[in-house]
This record gives sequence, C-alpha cells and structure tokens, in this order.
Amino acid sequence: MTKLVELTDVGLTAENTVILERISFALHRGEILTLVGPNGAGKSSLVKLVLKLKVATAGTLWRKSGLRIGYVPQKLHLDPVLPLTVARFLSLAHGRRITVARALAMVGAERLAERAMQALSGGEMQRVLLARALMMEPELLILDEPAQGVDVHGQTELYALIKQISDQLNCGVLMVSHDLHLVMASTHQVICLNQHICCHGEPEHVARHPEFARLFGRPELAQLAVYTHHHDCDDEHHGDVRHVG
Ligand SMILES: Nc1ncnc2c1ncn2[C@@H]1O[C@H](COP(=O)(O)OP(=O)(O)OP(=O)(O)O)[C@@H](O)[C@H]1O
Repeated sequence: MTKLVELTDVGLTAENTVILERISFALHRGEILTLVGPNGAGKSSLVKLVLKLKVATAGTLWRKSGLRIGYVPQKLHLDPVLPLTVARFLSLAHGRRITVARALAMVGAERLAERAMQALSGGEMQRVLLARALMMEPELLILDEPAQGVDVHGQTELYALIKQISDQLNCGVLMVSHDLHLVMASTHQVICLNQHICCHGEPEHVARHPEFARLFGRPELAQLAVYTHHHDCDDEHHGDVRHVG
C-alpha cells in the first residue's frame, strides 16, 4: 500500500498553549482514518497540519511528493446574493482532472447541477463540497466534519458514500467526526484525540476503550450494540450489528 502521510511525534504549540503533542500515525491509499475527540481536542489543527496550513512546532510530518489532496472544509462562506449554480461553483475548482458531470455523478447529485448554491439543503451542500474535492481525483481526501448539518439517516448515507468513493478512487481518507457510532461501519482506523492520542485502532477497539468512554462521558457505550466493520466487505454490506462488552 502506498503511504500518503506519516507523522512522527508531531507537536503544535501556539501562544504558549499546547494544542497537539506526540502525534504519530501513518495513512495509506485505500485507508480511512477518522479523528474523534471532544471540542478543542485539536482535530481541526491536526487536519491543518496535514494540509500544511499550519506548521508543526515539534516532530516530523512527511507527505508523499506531489500528493493530490481534496479538502472538504468545516464551513463554506458564500455571498448570499451572488448568483452561483452548482455546476459553475464546481467549474471554479483548482486542478480539475475530471468533469463536473462526473464529479456530481460520483456523489449521486447529478440533478443539482443547475440549482443555486444558496438553495441547497445541508445534506446537498455536503455532497456538492465532496464533489468539488473529487474534481482533481485526490489521492488523499480530507474532510472536516463532513456530516454537519445532515440528519442522522443522511449522515449514515454520507459516510457510506465516502467509503464507496475511497474504494473507487483507491484514495486515503482523513476525516473528523463527532459521532464514532455513525462512522464506525465506514472507517478502518480511529484516533481518539485530546491534544495527544488517547487511543488508536479499529473502531471497535476505540469504542470499548475506557479513555474514549471517559472523554465522551458515556461509560455505558461499552454495553451498546455497535457496528462491526469488515475489511473485506462489499459496497452493499456496511456491517453487522453485534453486542460488545
Ligand atoms: N493560533 C492559536 N493560538 C492559540 N490557541 C489556538 C490557536 N489555534 C487553535 N487554538 C486552540 O487549540 C485548541 C484546539 O482547536 P481545534 O480547532 O484544533 O480543536 P477541535 O478539536 O477541532 O475542536 P472542535 O471540535 O470544537 O471543532 C482550541 O482550544 C483552540 O482554542
């Protein structure tokens, strides 16, 4: 598997505040890695380090040379009066390697091409932002809370779509999520972050980890039914429900 990024003992300090410390992990093509953690844990800062929008103050961050990254930001600020269709918005993307029609088809949003950006629902907007990130056929897709503003059913669909796209493009995915249980079936590894890495591993491992339960204040999680991810599953099969604990 091609390695895309590798962090070794990475730290970030700003204004005498430790934001991240001793962060080490690697991400390869075809892998999905989800960052979870409480507010202020450093998830967005870590994403910005990988994007090179911030510079680490300790450790080393290696990125594959010429790495093509597609990024879905947490928020998009649009001028509410600027007339802009979805197709026009996508045509403005940098480094385009595929057509607008193909990008929309990949996210199941062909019918939105002529819709005004301002008229999109939360779920539609997230799909359009995902389509924009796909325009340059990324080797690494980075998503900062891709499911915000989307209802629970829509979130499950969106995470399944992200997994399908990762399989299709064989790209790595680094994403931030607030809900481990919704993303569980669609991720290979989870890092639970709180300035440092509290626990790291397959989603079932993290869900049962005492540090994860403590951080999210939900020790009863260990008793819940969780989705178990199968690494050899097909696109139609998003996991079996089983009880752990
Ligand atoms: N330039 C800076 N100077 C000082 N502190 C900063 C700076 N940038 C971020 N921080 C602090 O670092 C911490 C981590 O912020 P970050 O946005 O990475 O967290 P997060 O896990 O993404 O949070 P959330 O889930 O609320 O979005 C926060 O306490 C934030 O206030």
